[in-house]
Order: sequence, then C-alpha cells, then structure tokens
Amino acid sequence: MTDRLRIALAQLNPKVGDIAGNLALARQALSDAAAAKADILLLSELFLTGYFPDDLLFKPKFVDDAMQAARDLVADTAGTGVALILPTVWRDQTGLHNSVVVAENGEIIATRLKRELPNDDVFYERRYFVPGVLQEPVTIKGVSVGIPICEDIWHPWVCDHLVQRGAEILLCPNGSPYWTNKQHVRKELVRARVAEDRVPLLYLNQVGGQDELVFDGASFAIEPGDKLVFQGKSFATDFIVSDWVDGEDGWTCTNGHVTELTTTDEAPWLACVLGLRDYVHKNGFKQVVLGLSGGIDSAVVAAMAVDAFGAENVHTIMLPYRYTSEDSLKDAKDCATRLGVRYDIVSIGDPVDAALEQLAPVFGNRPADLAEENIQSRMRGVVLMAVSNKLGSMLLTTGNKSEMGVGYATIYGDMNGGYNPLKDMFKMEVYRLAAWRNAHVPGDCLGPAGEVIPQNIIAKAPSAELRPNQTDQDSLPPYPVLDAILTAMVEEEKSIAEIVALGHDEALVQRIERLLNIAEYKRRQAAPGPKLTPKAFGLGRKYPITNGYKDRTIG
Ligand SMILES: Nc1ncnc2c1ncn2[C@@H]1O[C@H](COP(=O)(O)OP(=O)(O)OC[C@H]2O[C@@H]([n+]3cccc(C(=O)O)c3)[C@H](O)[C@@H]2O)[C@@H](O)[C@H]1O
Ligand SMILES: Nc1ncnc2c1ncn2[C@@H]1O[C@H](COP(=O)(O)OP(=O)(O)OP(=O)(O)O)[C@@H](O)[C@H]1O
Ligand SMILES: NC(=O)CC[C@H](N)C(=O)O
Repeated sequence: MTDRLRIALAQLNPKVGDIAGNLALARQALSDAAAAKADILLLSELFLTGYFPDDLLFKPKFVDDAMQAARDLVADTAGTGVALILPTVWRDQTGLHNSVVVAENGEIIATRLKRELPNDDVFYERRYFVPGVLQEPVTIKGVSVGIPICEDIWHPWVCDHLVQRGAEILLCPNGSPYWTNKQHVRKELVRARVAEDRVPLLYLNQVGGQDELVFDGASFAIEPGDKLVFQGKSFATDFIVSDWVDGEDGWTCTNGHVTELTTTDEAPWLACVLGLRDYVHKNGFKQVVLGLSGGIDSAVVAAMAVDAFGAENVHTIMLPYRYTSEDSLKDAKDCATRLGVRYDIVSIGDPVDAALEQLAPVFGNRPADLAEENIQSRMRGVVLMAVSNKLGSMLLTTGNKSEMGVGYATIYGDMNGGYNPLKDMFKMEVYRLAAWRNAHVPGDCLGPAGEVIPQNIIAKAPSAELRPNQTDQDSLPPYPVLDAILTAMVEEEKSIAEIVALGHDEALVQRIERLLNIAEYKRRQAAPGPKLTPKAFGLGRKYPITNGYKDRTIG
C-alpha cells in the first residue's frame, strides 16, 4: 500500500502503422518516466499502432507485430520502477480487442478491454474489435486503478462499475480527434464522471495529424469538487508528471500545472497547421507548392504552410492568364513578400491558347462556356503538378467548405493537390481567421507576425478570374447566406422546409440542395483535409454519388 503516487502522462505524436517508430517513442517515454521517478506511465490509445490503423487490423501479421512490440516494451519495464499502462491491440481467444496491458518489472500484470466501441461519424471500431465486458480495476503499487478506454467514459456505466468495484482513481487513455468546441465537450464529460463517481480522472489524449483527423492533446485531470488540477498543451506534445496523495478526501493532486486552452479562433488555425505539417512530413515530404492567385483562399493556405514549415519550405507560383487582373498580380506578390516565400510567375497564356487552337475543330461553332474557362484551371494544375514532380514538393489545394459544398471548383484543375487545409472551413470562417492571423502568431507556428495576409485580399470581392469581370457571386449567393444554408443542410441535416423556415429563399435552398448532391462525385475525388467541425466532408459523411433522393418537404 502506498499513499503517494507519481503519475506520468505521455502526450505524444505516434504515426499510424509505424510500429518501430512508435515503440521508440514509447521507450523514450519509459526512460523519461523512470528519470522522473514516476510510479505509473500512461500512454495514449492504441499507441504502438497509432490511432486509428483501419484495415491494417485485418492483416494478421500487423497485429502480430504490434503485439510483439507490446511484449518488447513490457520487458523494458524491468528495473525501471515504473508500472506501464500500455494501450494496444490485443488478440485473445475471444477475438481482437482494443485493450490495455499493465506491466511491471518486465511482466504483464493485467490486461483490460475496451467495452464501448465507438461506431459513429469518423469511428468504426466495431468493424475490427470485439467489445469487452465491464472490466475490473487493476491493483498497481497497492492502489486500485480503473482504466476506462476513451469511449468508455462517454457512457456512465463503465466508470460507475470500476468505482463500485473499488477503483480509487481513473486513468483514461484516448485517441480523441479535434473538432469545434471538443476540448470543452470533453471537459464537461469528465466533470460529469467525476461528480458521479467521486474519484479523480486523469485524461490522456494523443496529438498529431492522421490523414483527415487532428488530435489536439490537451490532456487534463479533474478532481472531485470539480477541480481542474492540470491541463497539458494543446496541439503540441507534452509530458505531464503529477504527484498524488491519498488523504481523507481520497486522492488529490499536489503539483498540477494548468496551461491555458486554445481559444475558439486559435484552435482551428492550429488544427489546420498541425494537420498539414503531419500529413506532409509523415508522408515523406519537406516542402509544399501552391498557386497564389491574389485571392483569400490561397493567401490563407500560404500563411498556414509558412506557419507549418517555415518560409523556406513554401513555394508559391502565380499563373496569370489574360483575365488575371493587375490587382491580383500585385496582391499575390505582396502576400508572398510579407510571408517571405519563394514567388515565381509562370504564364499559362501560350499553353491555354495552344490548347484552344488545337481544340477548335473539335469544339466547332459552339459558343465559349465553362469548357474554355476550365482549361485555364486545368493548365494551372498541369504546371503545378510538374513543379511538384520536378522539385519534390507536395501540391496544396485550397477549396474551402462552401466551394466544395456546391462543386464550385474545377475537377482535375484547381482541385489538384495532395492536401487541402481549408476543406472543412466555410468561406466566412476563412475571412475571419485571416483577420485573426494578422493580429496573432499562434503557438508553435513558424511564420512571421503582423499583417501577413494583405488587407486588400481580405477586402476585395472573391473571383475565380476565368472570364472578364467574373465574381463568385455571379454563380453563388453571398457567402454568409450560402454558409448558413450549407451549415443547416450538411452539419445539421435539416430538411428544405426547416431551412426555409429559418428565413431563406425557397428556390435558393432547393438550388443549393441540388448543387450539394451533384457535387458528391467531386468531393469523393478530392484531396483530404483536416476535420474541424462535427460534420466534415470526407471521413464521417457517407453520401451516395449516384443519388435519386429529392427532399419534397416543400413543393
Ligand atoms: N456524377 C458524375 N460523376 C463523374 N463525373 C461527373 C459527374 N457529373 C459530372 N461529371 C464530370 O464533371 C465535369 C464537370 O466538372 P468540372 O469540369 O469541374 O466543371 P464545372 O463544375 O462545370 O465547372 C467548374 C466550376 O468551378 C468554378 N470555379 C470556382 C473557383 C475557382 C475555379 C478554378 O478553376 O480556379 C473554378 C467555375 O467558375 C465553375 O463554375 C463534367 O464535364 C463531367 O465530365
Ligand atoms: N492566377 C492564378 N495563379 C495561381 N494560382 C491560381 C490562379 N487562379 C487560381 N489559382 C489557384 O486556384 C485556386 C482556386 O481559385 P479561387 O479563385 O477559388 O481561390 P482564391 O483566388 O485563392 O480565392 P478567391 O476565391 O477569394 O478568389 C486558388 O486558390 C489558387 O491556388
Ligand atoms: N477513440 C475513441 O473511443 C474516441 C471516441 C470519443 N467519442 C471521442 O471523440 O473522444
């Protein structure tokens, strides 16, 4: 029995599938925990495989390798004095489990299984895992410790059971991705569990980007009495060591450190920067390239890229055609100068005109329309992909959620690119965050301070400049209206009648619904980008491409 515990939480950035790399991170954490004389080290959910390994879990060899790495790490605990709580994939006679093994002195002292397998939105754990039954606490260094795994704490009965069975303290490993307000949602959830069960709960989350998900860390602990006793960093790795004593009121923390949570403006910016950085780096690239048009979307993506990689790793290219305005040329150059990035001008005039000339006999006497316009966009895509191939930089694409919602982007043209930081950000949010970034340099960002996105770019009317005097509002309603309708339709799944009842024009709502539905094929072929909202395009929103449904709540 002990009345003191030192607990280390390793808030790290594992890479999915990189079992050897993740094992190395875990070994470093174990050695740091031993150096800090910690009694217990907790790692985040499915640490050695990374969260979430998807169909890698269908490969028996992958599971074997992960379990072997787990056994290797267990052996490493010998002589450290540290009890390790290692969340890992585990196969037993009942099937494959999302589980933890608890190890001390080089031996496994317990395994515990996740009971509540999340299966909504971006989660589909039931595709792979067998759920555990309600689990017992584990006695570690004489203390009864409950180990609910992530989704387990989203349902009261798992913690209730652990505490009824004697758990004095709850240690919860998580793979919990970021979206709007999620940090506060988690905190309210843990406050509720602690109020119900009257024992402290330590919440450890992983950090880092994994394809379309961004894990924001922000690990924390709540004590009975609704006390936040520590709060780790957001969107950055952290190693949190806390001391606990057992007194009349149970276990209390004696040395917690509270880092401020990110604000509602800073969080989406940091999510985009971290998602972008990890996608590019974890896929073996160091540099990025993008078309800089003098418009807001490419300016914001350029600023995010500089924050992620530093100016020396960001290459911008202006690709003018005859409809490109003097203002666009000036604004693009001004933006590149402020960000300190390489800026080239590559004209698409001759290649577009050559294509039009060669196509003339095929097009015949049909009037000029989108076909000619889209050649400009596609020629830009050709040039940018050539630079990507030659210089080894990944091409970034810039279509925001409003544009991707209604298909206002050219497939195989400006949609070319490996990653899209704005994929889940409505246009009005892009404007808002541009203004915010001009006034702040967020934590861990490598870009300069000050007005990095020229005010003129924020103030002018958005235009694709594919024909003379074009503006986005020739084809679309004003963005505040479009964003409100798409929010109701996509994020809230409201019916046409419900959206019209919010005060929107009926014909417009019906038109947006049609555009949304017929653009599904574009989104299915679009680059991944970070999920920022509870309902993003991409992972978690599964609509058919071939779709005959029509909402007839009106008309
Ligand atoms: N269900 C389906 N499954 C597979 N393919 C399907 C399809 N429906 C159409 N298609 C194909 O898609 C083609 C139409 O799509 P697409 O070629 O993209 O052309 P489209 O969507 O007609 O035009 C692109 C739009 O994006 C706008 N825009 C906004 C901002 C920037 C830029 C820019 O380029 O810089 C462009 C531009 O003004 C225009 O309104 C059809 O010709 C057909 O081949
Ligand atoms: N003249 C251009 N030079 C370089 N890239 C361009 C040019 N025109 C378009 N692009 C690329 O195509 C993307 C889509 O164009 P779009 O007009 O939608 O965005 P934007 O110009 O950045 O912003 P806005 O919509 O406010 O004009 C741009 O973000 C940019 O990456
Ligand atoms: N990995 C999990 O079980 C995560 C599920 C949980 N609802 C979350 O978003 O945090």
